Amino acid sequence: PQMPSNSKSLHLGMFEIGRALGKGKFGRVYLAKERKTGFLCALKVLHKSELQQGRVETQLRREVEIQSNLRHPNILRLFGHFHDNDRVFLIIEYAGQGELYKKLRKAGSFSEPRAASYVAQMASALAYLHKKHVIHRDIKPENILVGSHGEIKLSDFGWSVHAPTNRRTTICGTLDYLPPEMLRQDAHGDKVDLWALGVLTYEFLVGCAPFEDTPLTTQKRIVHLDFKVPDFVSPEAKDLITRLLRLDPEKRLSLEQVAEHPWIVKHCQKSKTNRERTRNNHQR
Ligand SMILES: Cc1nn(C)cc1-c1nc2c(-c3cnn(Cc4ccccc4)c3)c(Cl)cnc2[nH]1
Repeated sequence: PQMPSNSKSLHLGMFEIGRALGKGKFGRVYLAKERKTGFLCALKVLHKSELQQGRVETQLRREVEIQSNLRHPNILRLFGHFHDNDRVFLIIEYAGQGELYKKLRKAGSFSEPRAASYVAQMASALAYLHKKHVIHRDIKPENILVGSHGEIKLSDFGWSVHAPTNRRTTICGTLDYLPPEMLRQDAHGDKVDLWALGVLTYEFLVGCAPFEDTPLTTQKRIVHLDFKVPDFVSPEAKDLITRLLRLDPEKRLSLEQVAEHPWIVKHCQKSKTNRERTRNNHQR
């Protein structure tokens, strides 16, 4: 079923509203069904008064502008938006398995094959974004959802910008994922997402972020690259993490190099025989 995209024809009456799925700093998200087609989606409801108070209208406009034009299996779709007198509504793809960080907290940490699969999908989504000169700038488990087939869906483009930029919007929330160049408020490019991918890989495998500490100490540890990868992490995974967590943005692995890294290849490429078997089955 297709969602009509022209926002003229979109209005609240079109939807049957279901359970609350979650809430963020601004607004709540509900499960919703489009009455005519039965299409399931997530409806994010934002109150204009809160947006004005938080002075986040421009951020929201940018999120809608950027996310509406993205089409990638690992990026959450924004199908459309509309508003009434006091609320803004975003019609978002429904991710059937919910929030990744809840799965991570429940599991403690992920197995290496599972973590590698998620990192490979993130690298694919980021390569797509960077080709369009979009930097996400807020990669963390809380901004990743899981689709009904277990695939990950990068969401929340409220912080994304068109590269390069040295936009100095105040950071609220965790500092754990901030690269040194953003802490120093230097101009920064898309390599900030590569640093965050390194932090994410570490957190998937270890269960906590590499520089996790009090806010002040976290900042110190980041700029001094003060982290240790526990011995239970495989040498290949440790190699990928250390090649992403480099102070100099230019020394960080590129997304192509991440996709070809031995740790990713080992866990994500179908084994040759398995691929052969798949091909033969399709030919039969
Ligand atoms: C929760 C949950 N459990 N299951 C089984 C599915 C889901 C699910 N949640 C979503 C959600 C979803 C929900 N909350 N949030 C966090 C949030 C809320 C408000 C503002 C900013 C951020 C996202 C979405 Cl967008 C899109 N799809 C979703 N699917």
